[in-house]
Amino acid sequence: MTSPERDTFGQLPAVRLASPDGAEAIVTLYGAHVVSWKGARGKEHLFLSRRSALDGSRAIRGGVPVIFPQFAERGAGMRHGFARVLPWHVERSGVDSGGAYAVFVLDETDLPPALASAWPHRFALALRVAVHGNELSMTLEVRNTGAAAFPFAAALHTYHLVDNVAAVRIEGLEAEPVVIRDKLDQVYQGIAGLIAMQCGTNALHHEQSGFTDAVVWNPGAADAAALSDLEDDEYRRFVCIEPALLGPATLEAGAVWRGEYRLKAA
Ligand SMILES: O=P(O)(O)OC[C@H]1O[C@@H](O)[C@H](O)[C@@H](O)[C@@H]1O
Repeated sequence: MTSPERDTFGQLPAVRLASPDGAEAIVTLYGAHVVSWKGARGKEHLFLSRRSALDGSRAIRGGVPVIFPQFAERGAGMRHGFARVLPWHVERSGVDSGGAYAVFVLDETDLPPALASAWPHRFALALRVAVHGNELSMTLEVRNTGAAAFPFAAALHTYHLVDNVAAVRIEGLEAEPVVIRDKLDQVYQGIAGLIAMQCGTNALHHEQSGFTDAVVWNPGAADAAALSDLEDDEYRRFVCIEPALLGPATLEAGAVWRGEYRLKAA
């Protein structure tokens, strides 16, 4: 299999990217959500909750949710925005020197009326996902296709699969490595763009540009127990490290913002 194929994941239409070197990703059209990424050696790198909805009734718990136009509850709109709960379209896909890729798009015509009136802006989102070797790369483009500026925030809310969250060390955010003792929900603003995550013998390199911030989240035992789409013990198996533009940033009429993100498993 050398080119992206239509597939399903749970009950959701999905695209499977398969690079000639063996790297793979599965992306549901619902949310343009990367739900699985395997490097060329076949190892899964993303966490997905055993209790996640996979039928389009609510956001997927795991993988890489696309957050737009609002981060968490920092605004009057839907928590973490609407991009993660709407069906996107595949604009193009293929195999190039960088591996297998697909581009997913969403614009204001995809919004149901209630959302369109709550967020009345003309916009075009494009998310390019590519896999190659032991790398996953994602580029999120936000275009203002209207006549007036709009505010927005964006993030790629990556759930990294780990053996044990207590053994995770994250470098590149603070002077000392970040460790997760219990619950952690921390914003790091104006970071340099290079982050390294280590858990036991597994290491991952994270590079971002355009995204100026990063968020690290793990709910810990008590908050995990309150999440209906997460098994009680699953909080031990992931850490979210999220390239983010928390702003909110202002995008002028006709302007484009681009956030680039690359993960490399060592
Ligand atoms: O449950 P949700 O909406 O997917 O959000 C999960 C978490 O996402 C993180 O990005 C936020 O910083 C947390 O505050 C939030 O709890």
